[in-house]
Amino acid sequence: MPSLCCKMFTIIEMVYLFPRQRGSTVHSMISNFGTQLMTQERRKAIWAIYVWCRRTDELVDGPNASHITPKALDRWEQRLYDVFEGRPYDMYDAALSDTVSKYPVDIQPFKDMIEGMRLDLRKSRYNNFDELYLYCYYVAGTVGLMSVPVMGIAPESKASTESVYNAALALGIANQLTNILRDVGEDARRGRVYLPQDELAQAGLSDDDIFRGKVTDKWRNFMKGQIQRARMFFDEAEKGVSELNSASRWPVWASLLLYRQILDSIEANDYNNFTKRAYVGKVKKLLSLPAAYGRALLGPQKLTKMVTRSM
Ligand SMILES: CC(C)=CCC/C(C)=C/CC/C(C)=C/CC/C(C)=C/COP(=O)(O)OP(=O)(O)O
Repeated sequence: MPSLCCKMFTIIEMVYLFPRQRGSTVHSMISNFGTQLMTQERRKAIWAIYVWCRRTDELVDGPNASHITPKALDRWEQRLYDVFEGRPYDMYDAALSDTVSKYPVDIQPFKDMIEGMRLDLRKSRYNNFDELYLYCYYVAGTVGLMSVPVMGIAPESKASTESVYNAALALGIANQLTNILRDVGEDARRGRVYLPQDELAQAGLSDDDIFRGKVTDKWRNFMKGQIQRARMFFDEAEKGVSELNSASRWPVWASLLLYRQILDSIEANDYNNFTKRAYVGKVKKLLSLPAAYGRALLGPQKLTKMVTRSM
């Protein structure tokens, strides 16, 4: 499966490298000193969660992946229960135990991510988008759900908790769909097709076309639809970012803007995701940062005002 690791670290890097960018004035820096301390704690908590996700992912995608059995995943799940009950096995587990004791993090998305790894061991085709969506939820939507209790919802937010979780889920799904579209060729070389089989058939395509890896008009049209759907999930996610605590908005915007540009890059490669890897260049990446920062300044209230004004 497309690995979760690097993306995780993009977010961790954002959280770690730019931790002090949130307060725009000296006044707010001082008045938010308490939040600043809390933010430091939040960063550690997010790190602990992402390290766990990375280790989980490595079970099926890392160097020992070929030896991984469903039994090993059962043991990993048992270890997860121990972490949540305050009985960590090692120091990374201890960091997660500490996190779940401090934040209202639910165990369910963690269990679901392990379920996603089980699914990945036994399944290499997805009949329709419902099946693919479920897979994306397991391996990426879960990360969004794990993150919200730590990132926190802005105290001034009027949005329902449910809508913020929905947006977080949508961001995980959008990222994973993007990842899948970027890695079609790479996955095919491992005998895997993470695309809805019924939609491929409707477009007059089959697995063989993917293994052949020729960019045809049929393929371009199919890809246009897939990209459009991934963008819809990014749009859904956008609605929730402004509702997050101010310190969390900036890294989330940055990762959203950066990852969404991979879709543009697939288009720029004329939909050749068989042999060309879509990526976002350094300049574009750098340009995304001020854009992300600007958006992060817009908190929930300002956004409400903007919406009211435009109506
Ligand atoms: C939007 C709101 C309200 C909250 C944010 C909630 C969050 C943090 C959601 C993001 C979830 C996330 C990080 C999912 C990971 C999904 C993913 C596809 C990772 C891909 O990882 P790699 O394949 O390693 O990526 P690269 O190879 O591109 O680096």
